Amino acid sequence: MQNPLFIALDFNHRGKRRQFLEHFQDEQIDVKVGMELFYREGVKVIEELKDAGHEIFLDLKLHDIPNTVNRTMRVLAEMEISMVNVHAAGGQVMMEAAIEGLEAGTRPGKERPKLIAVTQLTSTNEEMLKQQLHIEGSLESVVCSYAQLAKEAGLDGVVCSAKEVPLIQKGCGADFLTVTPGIRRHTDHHGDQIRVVTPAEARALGSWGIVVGRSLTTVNDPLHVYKEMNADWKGVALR
Ligand SMILES: O=C(O)c1cc(=O)[nH]c(=O)n1[C@@H]1O[C@H](COP(=O)(O)O)[C@@H](O)[C@H]1O
Repeated sequence: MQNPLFIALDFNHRGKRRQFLEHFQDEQIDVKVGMELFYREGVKVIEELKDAGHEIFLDLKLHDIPNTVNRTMRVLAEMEISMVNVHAAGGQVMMEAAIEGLEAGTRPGKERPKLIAVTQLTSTNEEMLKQQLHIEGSLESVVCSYAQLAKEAGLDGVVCSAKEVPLIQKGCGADFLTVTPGIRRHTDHHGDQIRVVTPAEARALGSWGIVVGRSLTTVNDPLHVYKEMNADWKGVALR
């Protein structure tokens, strides 16, 4: 996977999910399976998407005691997906347990799924951090220290807003993966997302990968919008 644009398949209806994917039959797309789709369709959807040739980021955001996360990661590794995530707020021991579980569950000769940690959700701002979560410090510094913790635990990267990528790369190195949701074609339509950027801004800020959901899943011509956003992301002319 090189600079993926993960399409977030946030659907709760198999027919609608399949209908959406039909638009992309001639494209090699990377997909994200989140809680809504996974809880609705289960492991069968993973098999179906793999058979269709998609790279899969399974976004279940594990956050539990180390033993539970370790055992769950063993199960997820058997699904042979490309990437999976946890919440960094679970702490270093939990993240180390997650990596160990993934390694233990990866079949011989197969590649371990990449593991990334959510630093602070892109729907969070500094005021919420302070007033509701009682986390002190600037949002950027909190995101960076969570990224540092994830790196120390041996993870491959983090989920963050593209806005924090330059600082994370400074602290964790340029090869530490940054997957950035909160992507909009026009940043004035952000809905519940707070730390949003356009695909071109994410590229300029140095994101490794981006996640795009509703900008594609709620439009009439998702293929056209995908091509437009992907060209913007890759910095190439629209085909
Ligand atoms: O881990 C994620 O993928 C994630 C982390 C985060 O901080 N923010 C975030 O929006 N996401 C996911 O990225 C997708 C963004 O969807 P849209 O806002 O519709 O583009 C959703 O599936 C979210 O669950």
